[in-house]
Amino acid sequence: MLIVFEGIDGSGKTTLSNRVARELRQAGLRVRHVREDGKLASPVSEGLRLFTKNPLHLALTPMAELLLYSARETQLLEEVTRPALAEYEVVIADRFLYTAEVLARWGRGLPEHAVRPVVDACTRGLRPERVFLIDVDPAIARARRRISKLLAPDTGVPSSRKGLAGAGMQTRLRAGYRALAAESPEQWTLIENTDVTLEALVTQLTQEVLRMVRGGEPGTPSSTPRAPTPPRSADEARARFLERVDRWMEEEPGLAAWFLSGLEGADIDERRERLATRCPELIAHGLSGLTDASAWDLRARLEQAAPVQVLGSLKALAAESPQAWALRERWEQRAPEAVAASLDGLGSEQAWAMRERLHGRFPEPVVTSLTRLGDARAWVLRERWLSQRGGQAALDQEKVARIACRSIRGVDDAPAWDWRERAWEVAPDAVLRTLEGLDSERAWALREQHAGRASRLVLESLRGLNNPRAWALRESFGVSCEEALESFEGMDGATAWRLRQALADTWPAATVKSMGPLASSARGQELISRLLTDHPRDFALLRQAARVAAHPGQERRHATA
Ligand SMILES: Nc1ncnc2c1ncn2[C@@H]1O[C@H](COP(=O)(O)OP(=O)(O)O)[C@@H](O)[C@H]1O
Ligand SMILES: Cc1cn([C@H]2C[C@H](O)[C@@H](COP(=O)(O)OP(=O)(O)O)O2)c(=O)[nH]c1=O
Repeated sequence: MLIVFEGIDGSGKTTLSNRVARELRQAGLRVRHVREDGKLASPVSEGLRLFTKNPLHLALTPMAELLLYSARETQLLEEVTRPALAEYEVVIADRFLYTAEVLARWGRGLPEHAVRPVVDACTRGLRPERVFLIDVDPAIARARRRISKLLAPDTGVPSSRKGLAGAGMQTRLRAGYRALAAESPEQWTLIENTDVTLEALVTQLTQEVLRMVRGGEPGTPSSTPRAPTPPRSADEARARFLERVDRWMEEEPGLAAWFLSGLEGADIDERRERLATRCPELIAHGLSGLTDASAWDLRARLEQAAPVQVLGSLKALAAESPQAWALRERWEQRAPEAVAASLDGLGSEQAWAMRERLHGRFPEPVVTSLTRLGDARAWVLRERWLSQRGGQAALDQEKVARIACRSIRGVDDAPAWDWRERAWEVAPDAVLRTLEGLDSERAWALREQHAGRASRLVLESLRGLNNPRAWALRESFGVSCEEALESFEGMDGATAWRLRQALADTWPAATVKSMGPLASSARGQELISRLLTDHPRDFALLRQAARVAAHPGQERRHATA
């Protein structure tokens, strides 16, 4: 019997399928998991996985991508899954050809008639007995992934082609999986993984498989919860958001801590306090950019438990304040790399003095902190670092090229373009990220050429740009890429509002975010109420609306329209 786990990235497929396999073995069944502990049992498939993940292959077209993902699954199917079906009672797969189909059709927009024949040729009539669709709100799946990343820092995970299309890709893929499930309800079971513990799901799925193996009828599929009554205003949304956070507080405190990030108000502070001991890294990380008294107070209390995250939170308005400098000085000896990284983009005398002190021992974080700095002083440090790595030729090494690109983000002079040219061969995605805010002809040419395959990177680089070329790119790619909206946060022209209205129902949360301070204007409030009514289940929208609400301890901000 073949059991497949499907779902978007971070939905819980890998964790659940492995736990269920273990439980079934303990129940005495002979079980083969074709991706035990996340590793595909076919080395060829694993090789294809690495190939498709590699951001060097930025130019991969939708059809070529479909064929490669199909090849990965077909090889696994023929080499491992089919033979295992003859030998084991239960064979478990984490992803199947459905992934390739959903990515091609819903992710990239290829028509069904182009995709189905490919998939059918690969499966040759094999139909899994059951597909568990692990279904999660993409905002929650993303938060879970980012939390694991933050808590297991830099394990050398290489950059990935995934994500180049933007966060909205996961919303489209989720819709695709749900459509396939609706087409074959006798085969697919939708498993809701938002407000459930992993333990409860492992038990539920194990029981379901045991029942099937013993020849029983499949259990009644879990009914979809009814849509909640929509909140009518930003204030109601804030109350609803906090209720949701409170439910996570015990079962999954990491998520509660994550979603409080960047929010202000006494109601938020009180919850941060309660989570600070259990999740110090996440709470410290969530203070990013905050400058109110309670944020500084929490930083002081968390700096021993989570110095790297506390230093990392010294961004935006918090970066150059006296408290920030005192913190850096306290940690300069004990966490020099995090201190150096916290100088990101700072051009003050104090920042330069600290860079000079740290550069000898920690050249990399110092060099990457030179973002947006194009003056002679910055280039002296960059050139010194590069010559230690072997000079310009070292930009042919991916690792060096990536550091170089981080250093020249937002820098538009001739030496920066020399670096980009060399780095392109080994890290094109990193080069696209350097275009942040640039308005030169070369930057536009690069954007226009690659917007189709790396729309997120290109659209993010438009942040703050207000000219016809920027708007043309936003117009063309906004429907498929929500990052278009964030790139004009706070802008108030007719074009900005027209685009917000056009994209509001596709990307409700990003639309609210893109209003920035304008969200509290009458026009902003009206749009938010309308979106809350029409998208009552969208957690990211609820959070953005909560951010806009008047909150205890602070006057409501009024936009100057
Ligand atoms: N119900 C849940 N409660 C708590 N954590 C969860 C839950 N479901 C998934 N996770 C966590 O989410 C992260 C992503 O899960 P993973 O199994 O790697 O997803 P996928 O294989 O679908 O990408 C993991 O850290 C996992 O422990
Ligand atoms: C390219 C791309 C793939 N995907 C999905 C579909 C692919 O089969 C899958 C490949 O990711 P990968 O990390 O190779 O595999 P897995 O998630 O199984 O560990 O990710 C995205 O979610 N977003 C993307 O932008």
